[in-house]
Formats: sequence, C-alpha cells, structure tokens
Amino acid sequence: MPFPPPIRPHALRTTRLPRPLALFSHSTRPVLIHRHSVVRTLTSEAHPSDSLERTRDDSVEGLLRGLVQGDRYALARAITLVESSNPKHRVQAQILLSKILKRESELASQQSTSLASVTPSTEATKTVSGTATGSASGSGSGSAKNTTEPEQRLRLGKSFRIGLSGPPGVGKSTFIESFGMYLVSQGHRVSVLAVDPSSARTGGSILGDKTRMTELSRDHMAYVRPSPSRGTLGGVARNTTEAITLCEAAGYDICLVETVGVGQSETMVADIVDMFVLLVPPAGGDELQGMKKGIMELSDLVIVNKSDGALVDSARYAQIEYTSALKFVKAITSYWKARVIRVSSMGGPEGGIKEAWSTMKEYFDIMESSGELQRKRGHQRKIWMWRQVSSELMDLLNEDAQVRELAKDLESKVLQNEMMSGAAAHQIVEKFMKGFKPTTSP
Ligand SMILES: Nc1nc2c(ncn2[C@@H]2O[C@H](COP(=O)(O)OP(=O)(O)OP(=O)(O)O)[C@@H](O)[C@H]2O)c(=O)[nH]1
Repeated sequence: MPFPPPIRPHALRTTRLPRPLALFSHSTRPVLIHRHSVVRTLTSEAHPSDSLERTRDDSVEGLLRGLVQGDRYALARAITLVESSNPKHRVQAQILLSKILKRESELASQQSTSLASVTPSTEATKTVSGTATGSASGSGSGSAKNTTEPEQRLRLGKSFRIGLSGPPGVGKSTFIESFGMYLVSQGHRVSVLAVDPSSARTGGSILGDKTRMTELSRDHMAYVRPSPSRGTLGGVARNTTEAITLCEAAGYDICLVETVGVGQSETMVADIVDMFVLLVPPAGGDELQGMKKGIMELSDLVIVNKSDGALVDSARYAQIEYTSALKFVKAITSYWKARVIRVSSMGGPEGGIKEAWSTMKEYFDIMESSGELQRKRGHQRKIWMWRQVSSELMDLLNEDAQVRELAKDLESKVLQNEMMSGAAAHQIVEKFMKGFKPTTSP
C-alpha cells in the first residue's frame, strides 16, 4: 500500500493563527513567566478550532474522545499523563493506551469495508475539516458532526515515524520548521516530539528555552510538543513511544522525533521510528572522523544541511565523503541502501526539502509494500517490551527504601573494592525480592 494520502489537502491557508497571545482567553494552562515559554505553550497547544467545547475533561474517556476528535488540548494532556511518574496516572495512561489499541484493532477489521466506500482523502478531509469548522464557526458544527466519524481518526499503523538527529547547531529546528511546513502544505498533519538526552542525565536541557519552530507550532495542522520528555533514558523512551501512539490516534500522519546526536539517545530513537535521518554540517574530513560509526549505521538517510551560498562546495564535498563512508557500513535492511542528499533548510521546498521528502516517501513505500515496515515495528515492540521491563524493575527498586539503604552501603563497598559488583547486585536483588509485594495491574 502506498504512503497514506494527506489528510486535508486544502487546509493550509485557513489555519494560520493571527497572534499567539490572542489565544490567552482560550488557554486553560497556567501562564508561564518566561515569554518564550508562553508563546511556545500557547501556540503549540491551543487553537480556537481545537475543541468543540472548552470544558476540560481529564477522564480517560474524555481524553480519548478529545484525541479522536484531533483536539490538541486533549493530546497535550494525554502526553502529560503518559509522562507522569505518579502510579495513579500510569494506570490511567495504560488504560487510555489499551483503549486506543483496542479501537485500532477494531478499526483494522472494519477498514476494508469503510475504506472501500470512502476514498481516504475524502474521508480524511471531511473528518478534519469537520472538527475544525465545527468549533471555529459554530454554524457549521451540525453538518460537521454528521460527517465526522471519530473512529476514522484513529489512523494507527498508517503514520510515518521519522527520527531526526544531528549535532547541536547543525540546523535541526530550521530543517524541521521548513520540512514540517512543506508537509503541512501537502495536506499532512505533522507532530514533533523532542528527546533531549541532557534532561535525562542532569535535569538540564540542551533544547533549553529557545523558541523553536515557531511557524510550525502555530499551524493548526501541526503539533509541536513544547518541552522535551524528562526522566531516565528508559523512561524517556517509553514516554516517547507512548506519545507517538497518542499523536497517531489524534490523526497526525507524520511524527517527527528529534534528538541531539550525542550519547545514547539516537540509538533509542532509531528503535522507535520507521526511518532514521541524520543531519550533518557541510564539512567532511575531521568531522566525519569524529562522527561515531554507530550513528552512521543507524541512518537510512544522511542530509548535509546548509548547502547554500558559500557553503555549497563544502556541502558537496561532505556529500561525497559521507557517501563513500556509507559504503563500509552494513545496511540495516536489504530493501534500502542509505543515501546522502544536500539540503538548504533556508532555501524553501526547492532547496532540497522536496527531495528530502520524496526520498523519505520512497523509503516508506518500499518498506511498507514489502512488509518490512510491519516486521520492523514488531521487532521494535519486542525490544521495547524488554526495555520497559528493565525500566519498570529499576523504578520499583528505586522506590524501595530498604533496598535504597542497602544499595548505598554496597555502592561504597564496591567503590572501595571491598566487594565484587556482581555480589553486590545479587544482594540488592535478593533484598528487593524478599520485600516485594505485587500490586494489581490495570
Ligand atoms: N546557511 C544556512 N544556515 C542554516 C541552515 N539551517 C540552519 N541554519 C543556521 O544554523 C544555526 C543553527 O540552526 P538551528 O536550527 O538552531 O540548529 P539546531 O540543530 O536546532 O540547534 P540546537 O537547537 O542547538 O540543537 C542558525 O543560525 C540557523 O539560522 C541552512 O540551511 N543554511
């Protein structure tokens, strides 16, 4: 099956917001002090057409209803729920996710009949515009309700998950802004999630308070998650996987997951997405030497960014260098050989953005039609099941006060070389198992 057609081909011109601060009256979120944060929060999560009603319903049913209507308030709150470490919230999050997955499988069985009677683009256009006009104008809501089948918004498994990584300053936000706006102009609905490894380690943030992707954030066809996930890397990954599921349930057919190309986060992102794209600066030689071989092995596409003005020659040089470096890297799948293209993120669609999308789309079509995409997703789910097991076990260990106390003592013994690390680990697990009281799962 080819890449799912855009949901709303004619929507672009009708959806721009006048000024972010005009949305104050609609926001149910607390007003933040930092000016950029205010703009990011409001522009990313609030739009007059996001919801048919302003009342906030945080029950699982309410969130689900909001999600399938494509309401960004509901999406933002649902992502906050899955990111929460509060045990009560985790139970609610799991119920919400399992309801989404249940609906997805029900839809899959109905799909052949419903999609045969309605062409995908017509169905999607009705659905999304119905939601948008319903609240924006009020008068159109009657007919909008008639044509809106919320279940049709659950397009799980019909989205394209793209991971984007690259060193700080390579132009990731500029690329995503430009690329995202191009996709939106083609009728796609785009969500952007950020994975920030620094927040996992130190609580700080590389992405910081910088206002990023302002134009895309304001577009009704896009959802930019204002703040990156935090917590342990395993927790961040779990949150991101669940956030992707929520974005897909809310009708976003393209999900971009961005990470800074330092540390382990790119491996983690590559295990979540369908395609992994590496952005590199227009220089080869030393920089290429410094680039970890591992990250090249993960890449399905390498984009040499900033291929414009005086940088074109070095971008060409980098393209040649990366292309030959890739010859020594083992392909991830026999269906696709990684490519290197040049892009100017500031050069508009013709500056390489169009080519980047057609290459990604070609990848998606090949992987989808060969069945490789489904296999890859299945394999990823299996990997994540086990990563989640270890992440949850670690959470349980950390929550146990007695284990924490023992661990502190054993850590210092291991540090002083008074005890073998394996023996210490064994004692910790033993202590935990003795005191473990199973809780009822959702
Ligand atoms: N000439 C040129 N400059 C670019 C291009 N893309 C980005 N830049 C510039 O590169 C600088 C860094 O761009 P960002 O998009 O902030 O880079 P980033 O990778 O998101 O940076 P971090 O948020 O620090 O990770 C900015 O000054 C951009 O204007 C491009 O295609 N051509």
